[in-house]
Amino acid sequence: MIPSTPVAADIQSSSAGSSGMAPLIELNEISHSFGTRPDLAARLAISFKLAKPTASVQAIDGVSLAVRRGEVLGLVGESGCGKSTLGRIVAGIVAPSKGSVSWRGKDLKALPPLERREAKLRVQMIFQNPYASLNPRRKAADIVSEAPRVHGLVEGDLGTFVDQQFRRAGLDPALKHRFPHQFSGGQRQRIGIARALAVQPEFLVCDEAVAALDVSIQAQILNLFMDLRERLNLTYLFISHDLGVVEHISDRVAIMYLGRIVEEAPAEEIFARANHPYTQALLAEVPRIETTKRGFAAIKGELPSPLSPPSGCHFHPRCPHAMPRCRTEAPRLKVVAAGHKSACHLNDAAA
Ligand SMILES: Nc1ncnc2c1ncn2[C@@H]1O[C@H](COP(=O)(O)OP(=O)(O)OP(=O)(O)O)[C@@H](O)[C@H]1O
Repeated sequence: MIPSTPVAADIQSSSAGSSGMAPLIELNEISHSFGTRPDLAARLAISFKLAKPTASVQAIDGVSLAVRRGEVLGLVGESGCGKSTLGRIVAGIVAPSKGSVSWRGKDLKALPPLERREAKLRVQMIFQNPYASLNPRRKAADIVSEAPRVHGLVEGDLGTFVDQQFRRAGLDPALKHRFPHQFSGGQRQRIGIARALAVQPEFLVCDEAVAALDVSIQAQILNLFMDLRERLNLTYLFISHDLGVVEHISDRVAIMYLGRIVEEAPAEEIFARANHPYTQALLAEVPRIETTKRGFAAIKGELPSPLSPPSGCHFHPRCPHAMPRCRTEAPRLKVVAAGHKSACHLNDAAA
């Protein structure tokens, strides 16, 4: 299944892609770990030297990724591989343990506080569960207008401003005095979108933004995202565990496995010529109407714990093509075709 495209070059430092356009956001060698919090008994055991401190979870491991202005980058991987953590780092909600995030070519950490605040405001996040992310005690109008009021972004009458935000997200402004529980799931997600758009972002991080919705509502919200992209010239990081959803919305797709990006390519290329065995396995799981076979190939085994990731290539215990080298040496992301990168030793073997 692995195509025999020769490996051209190591690309760790050329993540801006092939268009030459400067990226809006760039992640440079980002790593992030979470310390696991020991319970009381474990803390006592550690303090009496009866046990060693618990290990940390390596959620992100040396990720470099760039998103160009106006593009939609789909980020795909199984639950627990680090997608949300990466999305939160991009949105400035989580500070990475290592590496840097650049906004319009400037390291966020090096920006003066006012510019950094401005840059953070330009990146907004849409969450999976619109109910959990909306304050149940506040009316929809207050939820949507809070951040723009705080940041002094409301020009003119507040009521008119809120009406505009509602219409932009496809909501009837007559509903603005209702509470979140009085809306349907799709409408609640639209409130989340109106809230994000109200601070005039340039970049949206959508974290499983349609996963909790019925299929017919999913399509409506995906269409809204695409419509907003055209009208407001938005750039997206679109996070999903579902390649089928990402296929329809993304220009480029990055595949993540246990904290690392294992493949990155234009969407058409990923779906036509997936290079990495993990991507190929994910694709085999996507239900397709044109499929002639009944049943789908499930990926062997489960995602290993990030507390003790497998050595070498993290995917090797589940990979049907694993070689001895895969158990000891982590493959680097390398160019395998124009705009297409993959981290798999099989490409070296093929070359
Ligand atoms: N606050 C936290 N404290 C400790 N561990 C965490 C924390 N947040 C995430 N993790 C761990 O980091 C790893 C990556 O989690 P993350 O939520 O980023 O993955 P994901 O791919 O988005 O999964 P899902 O789709 O289920 O949210 C997981 O092992 C998770 O348990």
